[in-house]
This record gives sequence, C-alpha cells and structure tokens, in this order.
Amino acid sequence: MNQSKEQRILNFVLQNAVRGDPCSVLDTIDKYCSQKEWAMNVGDEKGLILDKTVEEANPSVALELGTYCGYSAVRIARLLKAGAYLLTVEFNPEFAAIAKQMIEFAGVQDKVKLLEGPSEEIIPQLKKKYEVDTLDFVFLDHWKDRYTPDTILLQECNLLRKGSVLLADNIIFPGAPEFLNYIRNNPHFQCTNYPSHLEYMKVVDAMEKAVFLG
Ligand SMILES: CCCNc1ncnc2c1ncn2[C@@H]1O[C@H](/C=C/CNC(=O)c2cc(-c3ccc(F)cc3)cc(O)c2O)[C@H](C)[C@H]1O
Ligand SMILES: [Mg+2]
Repeated sequence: MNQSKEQRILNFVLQNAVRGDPCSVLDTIDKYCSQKEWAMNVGDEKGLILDKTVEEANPSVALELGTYCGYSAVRIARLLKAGAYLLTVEFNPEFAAIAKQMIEFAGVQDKVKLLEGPSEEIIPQLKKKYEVDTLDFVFLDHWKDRYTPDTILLQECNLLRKGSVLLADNIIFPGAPEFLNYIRNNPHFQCTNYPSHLEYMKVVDAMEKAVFLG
C-alpha cells in the first residue's frame, strides 16, 4: 500500500533531521514541504508569529487543536519553560501516529501530551480527566468551521482566565470568516491581526490573536 504524504514527511525527517534537535526537525519539514510536497504546517513565516506569541504568553499550560504532523506542537513545545506543557488534540489516528513519532524524534515528548480524539469531546474532559485548571495559551489550527464552536466550548468549560491568549491560523486562507466575526465583535476578547502568507506560498494569509478579558 503506497505511503501517505504525511508518512513521506516523517520519513524525510527521520532520515535528514538531527534527533533531539527541534529546530532541525522544523527546518527539515519546511525544506521538504517547500521543495517537494506542500503540506498544511503553519510553516516558517507564520511560525515566527507563533513563536513570538508563545514567548510573550510564556504559558504553563498550552492547548493546540489540530496536531496534524506535529510541526506546530514541536514549534510550541521547544519554547516552553521547565514544567510547562502542551496538550495537542488530533482525531485522525494516522496523523496522531505520525505526530507522536515526530514529537519523539524532536525530543520534546516530555513537554507534549497528544490527546487522540475530537476536540468537542476532549475539551470538556480537560479539567477532570487531564487535571487542567485554566489554559494560558490556545493555538487553533484545525477545521476552520470549528474555531468558533470550540472557542465557545472553552468558555463554557471555564478553561479561559483573564489574559488567556488564543492564536488562530488561516484567518485569510482558507479563511475563518465566521470566527473572525465572532471574536472581533465579542467584548470579552481583545483582538490583534498579524498579516502573513500561506505556508510555503506567496498567497496572503493572516493570524488572529485574541486575549480573553475575563
Ligand atoms: C469536527 C472535528 C473537529 N475537531 C477536531 N478535533 C481534533 N482534530 C481535528 C478536528 N478537526 C480537524 N482536526 C485535525 O486537525 C487537522 C486539520 C487541519 C485543518 N487545516 C486546514 O484545513 C488548513 C488548510 C490549508 C490550506 C491552504 C490552501 C489550500 F489550497 C488548501 C489548504 C492551510 C492551513 O494552514 C490549514 O490549517 C487535521 C488534518 C485533522 O485531522
Ligand atoms: Mg493552518
């Protein structure tokens, strides 16, 4: 049975990146996806915006919705302080298996907990089953029509606190118009737009940061 694109990306990392070196894993994925096969990783340009937002938030507990191959999980985890951790949610078992290997190869597995399942099931379990109090940082990069329902669910589950930082990918392309309308018109969030480009392409894209005001 021939390999998936995601398996080819993982194999390229296993053969070309430096084990235990997160930056080398990120650079290797970016190299493969810009030169050989495009894939929907946040990428190097928007990755810098992600880096700055994570560094500014300096989270103890971070959540990612949509692990995919684990590129942004490695990107976020490499910046976390001692004792801090990332919960990343992926409901496709094949992608979860790829991401698990990617995270382990990068050497950040002690900072990452990969939760396999749909976000709408996992989010309500975070407090009791995963012993989360509140989330300091949330990266939204899963199906774009799920950004709004999951943001509402996070609030309903009391997982956000004054100052919690949400960062959403793909505000322009593929676009998340309903989320943008929701979050920018919500008095409980302070929004900032970060213009950028679609990963590995000249196409315009953007990220939106939304700080929860309590
Ligand atoms: C209903 C379950 C919801 N709950 C869920 N719970 C858990 N996991 C979930 C849930 N919903 C989805 N996932 C997982 O997250 C991932 C999904 C990621 C989605 N990302 C995009 O669609 C995108 C497209 C483009 C793009 C740009 C240009 C193009 F030409 C084509 C594509 C660029 C980008 O940067 C993009 O992030 C993964 C594939 C999928 O299994
Ligand atoms: Mg994306």
